[in-house]
Amino acid sequence: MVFGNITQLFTPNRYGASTHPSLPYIPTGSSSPDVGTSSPASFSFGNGGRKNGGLRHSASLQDFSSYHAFDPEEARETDSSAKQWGQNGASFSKDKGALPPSVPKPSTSRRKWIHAVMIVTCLFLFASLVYILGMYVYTNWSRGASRYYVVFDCGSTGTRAYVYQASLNYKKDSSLPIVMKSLTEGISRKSSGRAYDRMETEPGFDKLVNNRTGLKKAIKPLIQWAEKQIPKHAHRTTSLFVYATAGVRRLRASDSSWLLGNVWSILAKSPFTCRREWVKIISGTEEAYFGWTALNYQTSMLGAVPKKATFGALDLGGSSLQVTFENEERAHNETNLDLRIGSVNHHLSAYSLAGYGLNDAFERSVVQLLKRMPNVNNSELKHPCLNSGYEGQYVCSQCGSTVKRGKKGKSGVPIKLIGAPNWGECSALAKIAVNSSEWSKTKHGVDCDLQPCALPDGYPRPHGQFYAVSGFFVVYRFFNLSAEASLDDVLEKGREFCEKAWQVARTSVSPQPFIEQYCFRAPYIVSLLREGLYITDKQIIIGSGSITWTLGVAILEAGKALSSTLGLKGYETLSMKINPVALISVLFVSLILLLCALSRVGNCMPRFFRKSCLPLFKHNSASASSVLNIPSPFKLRWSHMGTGVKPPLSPIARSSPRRPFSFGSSIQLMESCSLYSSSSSVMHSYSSDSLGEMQVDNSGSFWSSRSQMRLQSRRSQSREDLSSSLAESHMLKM
Ligand SMILES: Nc1nc2c(ncn2[C@@H]2O[C@H](COP(=O)(O)OP(=O)(O)OP(=O)(O)O)[C@@H](O)[C@H]2O)c(=O)[nH]1
Ligand SMILES: [Ca+2]
Repeated sequence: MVFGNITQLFTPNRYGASTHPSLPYIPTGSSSPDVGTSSPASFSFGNGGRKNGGLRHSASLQDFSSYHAFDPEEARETDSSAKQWGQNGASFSKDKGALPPSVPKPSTSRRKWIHAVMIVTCLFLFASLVYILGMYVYTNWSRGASRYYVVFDCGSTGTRAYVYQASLNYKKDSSLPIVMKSLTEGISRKSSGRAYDRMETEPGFDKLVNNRTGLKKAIKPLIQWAEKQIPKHAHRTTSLFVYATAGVRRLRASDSSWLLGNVWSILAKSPFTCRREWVKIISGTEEAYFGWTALNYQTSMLGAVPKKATFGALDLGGSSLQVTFENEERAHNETNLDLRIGSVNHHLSAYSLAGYGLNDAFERSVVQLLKRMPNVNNSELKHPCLNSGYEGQYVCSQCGSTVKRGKKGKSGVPIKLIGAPNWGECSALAKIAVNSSEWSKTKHGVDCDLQPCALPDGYPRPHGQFYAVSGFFVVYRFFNLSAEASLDDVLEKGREFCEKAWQVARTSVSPQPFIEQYCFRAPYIVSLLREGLYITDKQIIIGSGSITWTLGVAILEAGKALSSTLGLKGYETLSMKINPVALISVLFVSLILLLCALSRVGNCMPRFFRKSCLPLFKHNSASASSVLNIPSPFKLRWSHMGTGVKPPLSPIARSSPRRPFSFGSSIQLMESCSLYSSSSSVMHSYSSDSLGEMQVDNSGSFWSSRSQMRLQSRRSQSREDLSSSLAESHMLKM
């Protein structure tokens, strides 16, 4: 009943005579079969009805030859009789011209607006349903699917390959549902001294300018190793990112362009998917927040709901230092960075301090010493941070301005370093290496005892808890210190190491690069943290070598690739979470409701929308003339009505004398599913007198006419009679 009422809300016109050409014929003075109705006022068959209740005559099924086009004028004429009919009470008599009462006609344009809105709403609902369904299926499908990412870290001391396998795993706490696994199968640890378990080739790209062969040797082993980590079928869908950091960042543009161009051409043969824009130099800020993302992912702080306090990241490389931390105070410079993970916003301060990497800092100490000894003969230099007995060739790339350039093409100045250990002088030299005003051209006279002397003007001071990774980890590991050791422990270890003769010091640790520099590195990292950044021991947690910014690249790329599904899973509206299944069900039910309503509105639909699945009349007896072989009572093609009169949409007798339903006919009435819906077919079933009175619900509601449908099916036999007698009557006429 409710349903019927809803759809009837959309019935634009239950009584209004429409001028629509395909509407039923309402001949004047026609008679119509009896049907009991309780109230004349609401007489309707829900047929998108006609002013004169077109279908009320349809049941007479009398001689068709007297039908003519429905004429609105006539309808009006009969309107008065309709009123009269209404006064005659509810019975559905066959009185001439008996018409149901007319009601004011809604305007045609309003009707058209209603059904246009209905159609648009239906289309929108349908599109939303398809989208939500599609995303839901994709979400579930992609949950099990893995994607692979290969990230090259082209650092100043080496090029490394990292392979990650990303998959989705939605968690109840709605934290980041991305599961990232680092694949490290078959990595040959070069020596126990190595701080990192990673697939690496040395030296870094910045030492291979104009050396294509060297580049190929740096790249090909990494590609071959990565291929073995990933199933062959997934190679084509694996994304390869080649990001260079400080070492390449500080090169001249011509050199860095040469490097990236050649790397791209070498990678063209790789089985992975790589785009030209994925072979690039990343900025220090990008490197910083990739590292922060990796760190907070591994410590499960990233995208946590409710939001958790994240860790700051200190990533000390060979050439640069990245500093990243959450900072609600908005510094007014390029160090601000906003990151949104899931529904969590992070306001970051992220910056990279060039030249503060371990290798560059040592070089700065050399430069500083050279400045103090202008007449360096044979380019020999004593260094207070080198063990006694140490002698070694050193190529100083930053010494160009101080000493004559090296051999043509060789970048940097070769210098012979000689160990002259002095712990005090070494610590002071380390502090100078930290104080940028001592060596940078942009800053002068900063006192490290008064302010963080590693930071450029305006850069926000680091605050909060920090993980110190990469180079910090490397130094702790070299001195065999645990992560809990203090910075003073580092200084103690460093001093002990410096006091050893080189031959002793060198063999006291596993073979590894840069052993001679650790006497300098100890006081350097302590001074960098305490005077350069003003970070206290309590703020520091020493991280492992596995926390690398490349993990952050894979997480953010996986987030982009899966964001559509993540977005769906975290679907929220009106700040409440909606289960997609519930959403899909609601949409589906709404769509069905609308479609039903639309089907009731259909009579205003453009002609090509309407289907003529209206009751079909088919002549059953062989003798009947073709005139009875008619496609449908509402779109009839009457061959003998050559008068241009349109076929009646309902077989309503025109001023034909009243006739009992005595003439059976072989016209077979088939189901109606149209706008005229069941009531029209119900009315047609009045064709036989055995039908007698038909109680039609006076509200003309959808449900009541359905109940009549059952009545119809019990009387199908009478139609046979009706159709055969009708045929006879025609035959007689002709
Ligand atoms: N390349 C490399 N360096 C190592 C290794 N083990 C310890 N180290 C030391 O760690 C320092 C470099 O750390 P990385 O983080 O790899 O520096 P990088 O990425 O090459 O340098 P940036 O381009 O500034 O990031 C070097 O100065 C080495 O002394 C290793 O296995 N490989
Ligand atoms: Ca690095």
